[in-house]
Amino acid sequence: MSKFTITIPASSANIGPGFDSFGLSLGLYLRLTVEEQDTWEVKQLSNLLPAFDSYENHFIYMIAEETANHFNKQLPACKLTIESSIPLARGLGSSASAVIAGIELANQLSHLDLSISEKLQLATAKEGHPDNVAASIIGGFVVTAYTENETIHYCKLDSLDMDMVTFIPNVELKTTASRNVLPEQYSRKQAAIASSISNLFIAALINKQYDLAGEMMEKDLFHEPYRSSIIPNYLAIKQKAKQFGAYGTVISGAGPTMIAFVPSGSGEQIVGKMQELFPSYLIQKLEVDNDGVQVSTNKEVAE
Ligand SMILES: Nc1ncnc2c1ncn2[C@@H]1O[C@H](COP(=O)(O)OP(=O)(O)OP(=O)(O)O)[C@@H](O)[C@H]1O
Ligand SMILES: N[C@@H](CCO)C(=O)O
Repeated sequence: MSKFTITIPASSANIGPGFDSFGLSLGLYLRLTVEEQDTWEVKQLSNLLPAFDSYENHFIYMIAEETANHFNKQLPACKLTIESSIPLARGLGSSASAVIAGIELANQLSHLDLSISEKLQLATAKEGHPDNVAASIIGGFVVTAYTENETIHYCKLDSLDMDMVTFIPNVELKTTASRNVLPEQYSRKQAAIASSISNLFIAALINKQYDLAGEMMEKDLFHEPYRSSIIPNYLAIKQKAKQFGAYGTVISGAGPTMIAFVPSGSGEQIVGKMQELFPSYLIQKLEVDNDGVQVSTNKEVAE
């Protein structure tokens, strides 16, 4: 009977103007230790994980079972031990990480041999948008283009020479609730302006013109104007972070967390200053995870 570990990073999404398209993989992790055995058993070691009553109702098990069935395969029983440092419903991709956990679990246990593209397709069908899942599968900053019922195209950017600071409030905001405040339609003029901001943001990032990227990041017209009123301290965090040297600060995913891109080497200092002003927040400098989902035998896993 084999034993292995699946590690999935957290993610931020949108990064301002890249609504449902840009994803950034971050160094908080959901980790499953998997031991094949004759019966199912699920053990959770972290208080950040949602409660469950039986393994059949566990979200990760359900995704794994569904994925195996999709390929007409059986899902062998195992003991799952789950740990997580990704807070729930905060805009850091917790649901995307759980979806990927289920898909990768089926991939390993049922020997599906899924490609990155297939994982991305399956995970997007579950999440409804590809941004978080792409980042957590692939790692780094990933740009996706998704037209329903078509292959998802993606491109991973080279490493960003910046620090990332996240501002996590002590309240949840479900993605569904945060999507409900968005308009159904945009005029051609609005869409053209919003796209031009997004285009220039990406061009500036690639050119390492980080001041310009930060300026464009904060000019989103697709979602931030509609969500700003449901994000605690939206303006205050943006303004103070800018004052302390951030290039730009935006809502992380659907919120309520915010994320700042700051000059390389200044992350810790900005964390210190912002923590004094927002003491109820968990403010952290997070590493970008460049590897995405990882599977390793236990010998290879760092304790
Ligand atoms: N590890 C997990 N195991 C089981 N269910 C999970 C897990 N992580 C997240 N979920 C489910 O996903 C819900 C949160 O999803 P939601 O999309 O609202 O927020 P998020 O993914 O954290 O934020 P965002 O999509 O903005 O990044 C949880 O309330 C829970 O139902
Ligand atoms: N693009 C998604 C990310 C959160 O799941 C949104 O903003 O709703």
